[in-house]
Amino acid sequence: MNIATIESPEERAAHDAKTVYHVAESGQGAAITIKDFNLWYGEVQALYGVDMEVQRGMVTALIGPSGCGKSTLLRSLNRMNDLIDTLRIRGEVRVNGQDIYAPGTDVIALRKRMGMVFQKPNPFPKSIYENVVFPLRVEGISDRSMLDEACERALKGAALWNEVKDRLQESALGLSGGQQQRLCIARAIAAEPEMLLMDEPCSALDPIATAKVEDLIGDLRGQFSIVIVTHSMQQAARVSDNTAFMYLGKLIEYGSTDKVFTNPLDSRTEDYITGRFG
Ligand SMILES: Nc1ncnc2c1ncn2[C@@H]1O[C@H](COP(=O)(O)OP(=O)(O)OP(=O)(O)O)[C@@H](O)[C@H]1O
Repeated sequence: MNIATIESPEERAAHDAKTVYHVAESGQGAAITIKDFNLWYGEVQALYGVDMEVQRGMVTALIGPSGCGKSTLLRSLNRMNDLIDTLRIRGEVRVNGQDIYAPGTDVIALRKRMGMVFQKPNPFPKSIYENVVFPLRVEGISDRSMLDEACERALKGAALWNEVKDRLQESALGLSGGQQQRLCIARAIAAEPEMLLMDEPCSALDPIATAKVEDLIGDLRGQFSIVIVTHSMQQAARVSDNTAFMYLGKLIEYGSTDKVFTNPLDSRTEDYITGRFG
């Protein structure tokens, strides 16, 4: 449903209801604080008064039916949405306390701190090695031993090293889809970000490749704060510590994944996680 076309009184009342919060699994405090965050694409409001804290070192899942604003919220965390001309926002997003929408924010530096992994693996048409060290090359690093070390570290971090260590100079496009996605995660890690933002990272992968990426998310938990958009409730339940359920641009329910899944307090959350809609 398009957010701009909420019409019936029932829909309006549901839409105006307040967010339900459960206690969130907490890491080492809030990595991201979102306060009364609203976003419009032109005249269409896509996010309404979102308030939540993403806990440091934890995996936070954004779930909800298609068009509810998950990707919009994710992309608001590193200002990827800025690329859209008609965008307007009101409210605050603080990353480690810093208001990322404050005038004068260095958006390029912000995006470096927030590694992003997309739905479809997007390796460059270069070697495996050059894909991984790309962020270092952009920084102007050309010292071979530094690049080699970063490449190995990132590929090990992305649980891909053993599969590719003997063919680092081969094209990344020759890897399987699942390997390509882990390569993209390695590339994101190589930039040494503080957080990883993942937009349905497994949607183009088969179940075996999906399981590997999910295991990897488990391995990266703690080192990074991870926010993952997923359509799969099973995936959210498997990989995340905290879950945010969104509907029609609003944050409906948020807190520990365990509580949101086993004791949802808003009927829309319950309907969604039990598969009654979505
Ligand atoms: N670039 C854009 N311009 C105009 N409207 C947009 C744009 N991107 C998203 N929207 C609208 O904003 C709303 C939220 O979209 P968004 O992609 O964030 O939802 P989502 O929950 O991630 O959906 P999905 O699960 O289908 O990917 C939708 O109504 C969508 O049509």
